[in-house]
Formats: sequence, C-alpha cells, structure tokens
Amino acid sequence: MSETVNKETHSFQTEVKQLLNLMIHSLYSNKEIFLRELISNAADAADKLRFEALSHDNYFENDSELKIRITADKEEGTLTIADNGIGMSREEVMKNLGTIARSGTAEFLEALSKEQKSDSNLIGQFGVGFYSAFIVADKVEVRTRRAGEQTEEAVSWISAGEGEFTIEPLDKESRGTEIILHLKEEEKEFLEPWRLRSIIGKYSDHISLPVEMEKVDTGNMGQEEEEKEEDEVVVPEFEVVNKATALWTRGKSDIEEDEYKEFYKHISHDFNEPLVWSHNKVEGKQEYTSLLYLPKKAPFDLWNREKPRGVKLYVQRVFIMDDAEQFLPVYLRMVRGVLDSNDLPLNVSREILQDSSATQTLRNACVKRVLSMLEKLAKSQKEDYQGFWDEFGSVLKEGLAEDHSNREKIAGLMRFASTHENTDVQNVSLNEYVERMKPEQDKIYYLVADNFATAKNSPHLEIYRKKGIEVLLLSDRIDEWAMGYLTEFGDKKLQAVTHGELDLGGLESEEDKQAVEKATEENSDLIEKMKTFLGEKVEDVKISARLDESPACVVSSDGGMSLQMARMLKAAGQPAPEAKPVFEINIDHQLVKQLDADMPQEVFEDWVALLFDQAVLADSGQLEDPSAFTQRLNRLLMK
Ligand SMILES: Nc1ncnc2c1ncn2[C@@H]1O[C@H](COP(=O)(O)OP(=O)(O)OP(=O)(O)O)[C@@H](O)[C@H]1O
Repeated sequence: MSETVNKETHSFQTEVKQLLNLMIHSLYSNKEIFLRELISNAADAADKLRFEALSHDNYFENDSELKIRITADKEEGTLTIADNGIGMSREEVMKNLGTIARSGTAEFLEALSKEQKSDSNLIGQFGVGFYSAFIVADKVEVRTRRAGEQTEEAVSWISAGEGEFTIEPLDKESRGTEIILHLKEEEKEFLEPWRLRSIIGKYSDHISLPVEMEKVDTGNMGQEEEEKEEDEVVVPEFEVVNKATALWTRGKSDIEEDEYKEFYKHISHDFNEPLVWSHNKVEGKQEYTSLLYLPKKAPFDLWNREKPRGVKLYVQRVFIMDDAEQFLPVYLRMVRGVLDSNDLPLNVSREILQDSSATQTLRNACVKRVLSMLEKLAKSQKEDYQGFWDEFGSVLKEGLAEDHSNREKIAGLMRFASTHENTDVQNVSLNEYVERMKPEQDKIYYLVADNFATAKNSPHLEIYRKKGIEVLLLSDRIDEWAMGYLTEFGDKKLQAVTHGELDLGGLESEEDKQAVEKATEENSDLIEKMKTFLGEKVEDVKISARLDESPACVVSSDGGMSLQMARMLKAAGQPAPEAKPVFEINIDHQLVKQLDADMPQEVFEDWVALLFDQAVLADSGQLEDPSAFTQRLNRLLMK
C-alpha cells in the first residue's frame, strides 16, 4: 500500500496541548467520566441530525433509528463508541478536534496549571469533552462521515494526544462517528462488559438515545471464541443498556436525585453538582416542559458577556438549539436547563424566536420559576442560598436595572453587609433590616463605597451609629449603578446616607435641628469665607448634623452625581459632569473650632483645603492633586 497523498499532520492549538497535558497528568480519580463525555457528544450528534433532517430529507439515508453502540475488543485492547448521528465534515473535524472554542480558556488554563494542578473539578469547569478520551487512551482514532456526504468523503483523525494529530480521507459506509480508543495498559478494566454497563447506567440513563452493547451470553462465551477462530461469520446481537428516555419527559416521581444531577452535568458541562432544580410540565393554553438548574459554582468566565448562555431548546421533543438565550434575561445567565415547547414551530430560528409572543410568555414563565426557586431556597436552605449569593449575587443585582417588573422580588433576594454585624459578609436581607428598624424610622439607609473598609469607616455613619440606626454597606463594583434603580422596597424608601440633606425622618429631634440652625447663624462669616475660597469645588458649605468624631465630610447633592459614579464613568471613558459635593463641617470638632475668620489668609486656606481633601479622601479614596495635599499637611505639621 502506498502512502496516502492526502494525509496531513497538524499541531493542536496551544490551549488544547495545555488541557491535554493537565488532564493526562492530573485527573487520577473518576477516570470513567470519559465515557459519559463521549456518549454525551454522540447524543448531541443525534439531536443535531434529527434537527437538520427536518430540512434535508436525504440525511437519514434509510438509517433512521438513531443509536450509540459500544463495543470492546479485548484482543486489540480497543473500546469503540459508534453513533449514527450527524457526523463531521473534514472542516468540522479540523475545527472541533484541534481547538478549544471558548474565549478566556488560555488564561484560565494558565492560572490552573500554576496553582490548583490537581483539582479535577476546576478542569471540568469548561467541559473537557472529547479530549477526555486521552485520560484512558494513548491513541484515539476518529472515523466520521457527515450526513449527506459521499462515503469517500469521510475522514479519519488519529492522535496520541501529544501535540499532534493526523487527518486523512476515508471511505466509510455508515453515517456518523466512530471513536476508537486504544486503551492504556493500566486502563484495560474499561473493556469489561459489566464495568461498562455500570458506567452507562450511572451516567446515561437520562439520554433519549439508546445505548447498545453486545449481548453477553455467559454460557456460550468459550464456544463463540472457537467459532470465530473457525472463520465463521458471527453477527453479534446487541441490546439496549440504558433507559433511553429523555429525562424531562418522565414523571417527576420516577426520577431519582442522581439522575437529575447527571442530566445537569450532561447539559451544562459542569463537573460540579447543581445546587437546585425545578422541573415543571405545563398544560393548557401553552404546553411546555421546563427543567431549570442553578449551579453551585460560578464558571470561570461568568463575567464574559459574550459567553453563550440560555437553555437547550426542544420543540415537541426535537432538539432545536443550544444556548437559546431568548428565554432568560442576562442577569439569570447562570441558569442552565431544558425547555421543550409544544407551541413553537419546528422550523423555528433565532430570528423567529426574537419576535414571537410565545417566546415572551415562556420567558416570563422561566424567570418566574427561577426567582421562586431562589425564594424557596432562601427560605428553607439558608446556607445553600448564602453560597449562591456569594457566587452569583453581583450578577443577580444586574436584574434591578434589567428587569423592573421583578424588581421587588430581586430586591427581596439581595443580601448585604451592614453596620449590624460590621463584617463584610453579605447576609442581611431587606426584610431582616425592616424588621430591625426603629419604630420611628421610615427609611432604609445604605452607603456605597469603593471597598468595604471605606464603607465601614465612613464619617457619614457617625450619626447613625450614635443613634443606633442600621446602615447597609455596599462595596461591589456594580452597586453604585444598580442601587440607582432600587428606590423603594415595600412601602419603605431607600436612602443613600451620602446623598442629600441629612434626613432621619421621625428619628430627628427638634433640638438637634435648632442647634444646627443656631450654629449656622453664629458662624455665617466663617461659612461664607470657606465658600469663597473653595469656590467651584463645592456646591455649598454647611454645618453638619451627621458628624460626631470627624471634622468634615462631603455629601453628594440630591439628584447630583456622587464622586464615585463620576469616577466610574471617567474610568469607563464616558463623559461625566463634574461632581460638586456639599462640604459639611462638624462645628464641635477641635480642628474646626480653631478656624477663625481673622486668621492669616494662607493659614486659613491651608486648613480648609486640608479638611476638604480629607473628606474627599474618606469618601472615595482618591484626590485630584495628592501632592498639594501632602505639602499642605507638612506645612501645618511644621508649625
Ligand atoms: N460523536 C460526535 N459526532 C459529531 N460531532 C461530534 C462528536 N463528538 C464531538 N463532536 C464535535 O466536536 C465538538 C467538540 O466536542 P467536545 O466534546 O470537545 O466539546 P463540546 O461537546 O462542544 O462541549 P464540551 O467541551 O462541554 O463537551 C462538538 O461540539 C461537536 O461539534
């Protein structure tokens, strides 16, 4: 036989090399998952064929009973997983079995190989998929022919998993894909029928596709061997070894917890177990089944907004598409699951989905399910809910802006750090806060800062601490923006303590008010002089009612932009109006008391500028001109 002219050798993409390297050298436990991954791919291939055959009559080629066959050859030491699904063209083989499509993978792998080398759960986060074959095999052959292509257009792909693969044309009668694993010497247990059957039972009962294995006729084993040697043609008999019904079509009471968990792993490509799920069959005006899961752990690329999200969509049991994002808003992008609708047309496309009213109804229903699943969890499994909040809280908060019809529900699901415990643990709900409110208190108070320490030590909290009023402390990146959308909860208004006039509602005493008014009158010269000096930097200078220990603070004027928001916008390259705060001084503070309208102008200015910069610093941790600040400070220290 002459060398095939069309045989080509290629290198794996760098990330694939890294992944293979990690997998081969660090996945010691749970090696059997390779079979789950390969069966899972074969099932997806069958789904894709059924879908494409809707518009291509010839794709079934008189072979419409889709199935997976698993055969073990002890003499050759090979395990073959064969399907008659969609198959792959040469181009698809090149693309699918040589690269990793997900962006961010390179960085992730790098971080992984440095630190948590042996944490197989982390490796699993992005679904090792096909490459898991190399956990047990030292050579993998893929023989595949795409539906609709000629027998001689089939492709053979071979690799030992060490950086390279070869690809060449092949003549293949049957449609679909055969994966032939040449098992490593120490992995030969995966040739044992009982072992294979137990793995399939564990991982693949929920797959709608039948998985077949050769019938074992324990009594005649020896005889069969003899017959083979005599060159007689023995046609092996196959039998189905999994349940082979799509999980979501079964009744809830017939499904074991473990089956739900395995199904989650199948559709999400997450190695971790799900946190909770909700399985619902709805009949009536709209008919659909939904099975929605919440994960335990955030994927490494949770913040990648381009990452595919959404549910697997089926129409009347026929797979239509992965990642149908029309059924869930962006802030619920952590949800995974299946939606099987009886009302959408089989030829539905992403474009049709976009404008269909059925989509909107289904979307509302899915959102409602997810939110009530979370409410239930928050109520009955507090610890689990806390885990969810820690992983996904800042994503859920996006919903305040994105989904105003569910804002109240989302607000109820939020958890905050607060002055009640004074730790950065976010575990206080708005309901809990309201329950603890003082009888005369009518507002929910909160403070947003760049980080928890700045929030906790803010001078704005002094009056609230003194009066024993709880304040929620927020310091996530999106808080300033998200809280802008949350103005009330139930019948209570939310109030940022750094914004506007101090407003303690019923907690304010007449005496306090009068004291401030009196002090303002008495110090009008001083206030005027400060205003003149600070000029454009401030909107106003006032005697403060909110300070106890600090000499001064800055307050964002009501409706005006906070210093933080202005900074965030600038950092994002957006035009931001100059944020002009109100400068409030504590007239009882020693440093303010010593200020005197008659002191030499330069000294007065140094003091006022210093107090102002201090206040800005405590508010947002940054100054426009830090060196002017230090020079001034040094000048005053020298005196
Ligand atoms: N048996 C198969 N038949 C047809 N195509 C397949 C088969 N196995 C794999 N593929 C193709 O190769 C691609 C890569 O497979 P791989 O398992 O690595 O990733 P995936 O299935 O997309 O996701 P995951 O990495 O989470 O498993 C698949 O998306 C599919 O297009």
